[in-house]
Amino acid sequence: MAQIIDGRAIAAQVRAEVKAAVEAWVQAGHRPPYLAVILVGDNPASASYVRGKTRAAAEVGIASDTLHFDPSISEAALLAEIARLNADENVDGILVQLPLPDHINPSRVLNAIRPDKDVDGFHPVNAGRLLLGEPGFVPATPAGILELLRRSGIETTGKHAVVVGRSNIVGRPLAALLLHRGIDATVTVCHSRTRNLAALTRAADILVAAIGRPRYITADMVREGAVVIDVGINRVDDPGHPRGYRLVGDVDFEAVADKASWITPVPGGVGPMTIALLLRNTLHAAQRRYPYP
Ligand SMILES: NC(=O)C1=CN([C@@H]2O[C@H](COP(=O)(O)OP(=O)(O)OC[C@H]3O[C@@H](n4cnc5c(N)ncnc54)[C@H](OP(=O)(O)O)[C@@H]3O)[C@@H](O)[C@H]2O)C=CC1
Ligand SMILES: Nc1nc(=O)c2c([nH]1)NC[C@@H]1CN(c3ccc(C(=O)N[C@@H](CCC(=O)O)C(=O)O)cc3)C=[N+]21
Repeated sequence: MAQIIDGRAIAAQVRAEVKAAVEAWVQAGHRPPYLAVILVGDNPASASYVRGKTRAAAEVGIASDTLHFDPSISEAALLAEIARLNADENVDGILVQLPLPDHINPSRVLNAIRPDKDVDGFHPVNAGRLLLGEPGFVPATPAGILELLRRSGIETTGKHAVVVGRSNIVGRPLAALLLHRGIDATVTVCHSRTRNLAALTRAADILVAAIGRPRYITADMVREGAVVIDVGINRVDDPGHPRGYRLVGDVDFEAVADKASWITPVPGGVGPMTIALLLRNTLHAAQRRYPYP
């Protein structure tokens, strides 16, 4: 049976560190860090993530507002809003919650955010810096995964990391991060056109699933003793649950846990780390520091 990587506990530790650093920053005479969150439309999952982020910010002393727009807002109006936040000296971080409505081009919006306020790390400048190994903002989910490995004492040097998923917000930046000097994994990236996925996942010392398909990674796809990181957040109907659904990951948790050496649960794994690392990025934005993990 695998050891469970407790993302809630590790995220609480990161948040406590951010909280202490925010207190010291304010003690030194600065105003508290400020995060502006843009939410367009009323996707219930997005609204709930945004509430989670702003609540966690308040708990560590980071001020924030959610700017909530009607789904009919034009792209031009949204860009004008970002220009205003870019120019506002009291705004340290800007986060545009994804997905956006279909009539808005997400790259045009993300590219409009000043790179030094881009706490999500989605701007091409920060993506490029990550690829080159230069200091910049690292997307919170990949940064959180690295922090989970590091704080669990899991060695990455020379290990074969297999990342399933190549999205701009998880798979690609995580692959870039795992390749960095000092982390030194050997990285394979898989996607929906990958042939013989199971043969590749079985070769993984560290397997990361960022697919968006409930329980897609089954025990036969996992090597005995592998470290398994489950990024997936999938809502599945569950009439027995008060909300009518529950969350499951991309990994068939019970069966895979019998083979893995370490595994992250869903919920309580990567998700809470994403929020904690967003807070750390916001602190660094206020301090004009752009380290990478
Ligand atoms: N815990 C957290 O903090 C976060 C969780 N998530 C969750 O992680 C999951 C992935 O998110 P995200 O990266 O944004 O999703 P995307 O839908 O953007 O990307 C999914 C990736 O999985 C690949 N894929 C899909 N089906 C298969 C398949 N059958 N075999 C192999 N690869 C496949 C896709 O391939 P292709 O490129 O070829 O289409 C794509 O690269 C979701 O469940 C999401 O909710 C996301 C962000 C943060
Ligand atoms: N601009 C932008 N930045 C993001 O970082 C971003 C985004 N858009 N769009 C959506 C995805 C998804 N995401 C999650 C964050 C926290 C949890 C999280 O806290 N999950 C809890 C469960 C929460 C619950 O119960 O619903 C857990 O896994 O334990 C999950 C998913 C950030 N994303």
